[in-house]
Order: sequence, then structure tokens, then C-alpha cells
Amino acid sequence: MCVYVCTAEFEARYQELTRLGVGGFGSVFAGFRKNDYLPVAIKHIPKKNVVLSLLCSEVAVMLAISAGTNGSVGMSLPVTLLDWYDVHQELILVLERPVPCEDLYKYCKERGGSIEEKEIILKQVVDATKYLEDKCIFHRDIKLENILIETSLDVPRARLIDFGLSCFFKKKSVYTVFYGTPKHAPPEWGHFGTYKAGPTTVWQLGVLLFEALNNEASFETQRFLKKKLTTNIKGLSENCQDFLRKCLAIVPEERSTLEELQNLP
Ligand SMILES: Nc1ncnc2c1ncn2[C@@H]1O[C@H](COP(=O)(O)OP(=O)(O)OP(=O)(O)O)[C@@H](O)[C@H]1O
Repeated sequence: MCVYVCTAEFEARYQELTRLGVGGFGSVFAGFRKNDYLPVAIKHIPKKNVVLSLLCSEVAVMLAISAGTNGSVGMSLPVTLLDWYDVHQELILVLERPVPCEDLYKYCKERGGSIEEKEIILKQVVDATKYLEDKCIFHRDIKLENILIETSLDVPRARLIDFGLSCFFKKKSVYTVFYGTPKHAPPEWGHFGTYKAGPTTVWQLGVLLFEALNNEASFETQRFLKKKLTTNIKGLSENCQDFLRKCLAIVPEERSTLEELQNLP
């Protein structure tokens, strides 16, 4: 992988096709690598839209993830960074694009009630976040929209995307500025204005499972604290409810760790 500083070099190597999405920070296009037609996602991030530390962080985190996987399409659960370009007013990230794929939000809505598949996917997401934790990476925004599902495989496979708010963390780091989806913020953020990487990721996994299983309800921490949302979801197995309770414990120290979640039935 190289860093290039000229748009012509990017255009010589990659062809852009349709727009896949517009996010808070930029736009993402489908495309392919010209020499072998490898499908790629091309993310344009205008430098004026993002504070420099986050911009650097997204690239550094993606490089760390890709380093562990040789940048190839393999077993890695987060998508990998193939190339990046620092050109004029923007950064261009070229990412692996699983084909075909859809985000977990759409996937759940289209298959209302297919619990078994969702459980497999959730296990993969837990494994992916543990993989990140082992590399000291805090994603900060695990949610349905930030998980792509590869649907062509016999068993659907989850791939984490959008490391735009991510950072490297130390186990004892306490954060006092919130980055992420505000309605999913862990309770300690509302109570004390602080949060830590591990318990926040576990809380977000609870929110993810809650939303995946409740096709009608979207999660809001404030409503959950006022007991307007509960983990008693109709038709859910005792194991699944237990999993949810262990993720959505109000006190961060009482939440399970990712390792404990991996060992739950
Ligand atoms: N590697 C990828 N493969 C396929 N599609 C992707 C990929 N990365 C992003 N997308 C699509 O582009 C959309 C926007 O991507 P992403 O979330 O990374 O951008 P963002 O600007 O950080 O967005 P947001 O503000 O919503 O967090 C995603 O919802 C997804 O549909």
C-alpha cells in the first residue's frame, strides 16, 4: 500500500462508479481497481469537514487493521484499507468492497424475525470488536448501519465499516468528549460526562442486538433509563435476554467484557 499525493495517480488505478452513501464527513462511491477489476469502495473525506486528529486516526486505525491481514480479502471482519491518497483538499480512502452486501439495518428490516441468522451475525460482530480491542482500537460507533453483511456466502458474514470516529485506546483511558451516535451513548456519559472504551463497546453491542431483534423499536438510552424500553423482548430465549442484560447494565463495571460475551452460549 502506498500514499499518493496526486489525483491522476488515483484515477489511473481506480474507476469510480455510483455513489453508495453520503455520511456526516464525506461521500462513498462504488468502484473497481482497473488492473484486476477488484470491487472497491472509495471514500472521499474533505479535510475541512473533519478535525485533523480524527482524519489521521481513521487512516492510522485502518492501516493497523489492514497490517494484520496483508490488505487482502480474507477472514478479517473489518473491511481493509487497500490504498489512500492525500490530495489537495481531501483524503481518499480505497477500501475493500464485499459484493454483494447490504448494511445490517436493511438486512434486519428485510428479514424481520430471522433470529438464528442474527445470532450468527452478532457472534461475528462480537469477535470483530474483540479483534479490534486486541489491537487497542476503539471503534466508537458500532451500530446496524456500520456493519455490512456479505450475503453471497452460505453463512452470511459481517464486516465492520466506518472508522471515522475511531481511535487507539489504553485500557485506563477515560474520554470526556463524546463521538458517536448520541442516542446510543452509554448511561455514564449522561451521568458523569465520561466513558471508557471497553464498556462503551459492550453497551453498543447491546444496543445493536436490541435493534436487530426489535424490528419496530429503535433504541434510545434516555428511554431505556426511564424504563420505557426493556430487555424483556417477546419471544426471546433466556440466553438472549441474559446476553442483552449483560451488555445493557447501567453501571459500566457491571457490564460483561468482550471476552465474557464471547464465552456466553
Ligand atoms: N467498504 C465498503 N463497502 C461497501 N459499502 C460501503 C463501504 N464503506 C462504506 N460503504 C457505504 O457507504 C456508506 C457511508 O460510509 P461511511 O459510514 O464509512 O461514511 P461516513 O461519511 O463516515 O458516514 P456516517 O456519517 O454515516 O458515519 C455506508 O453506509 C455504506 O452503505
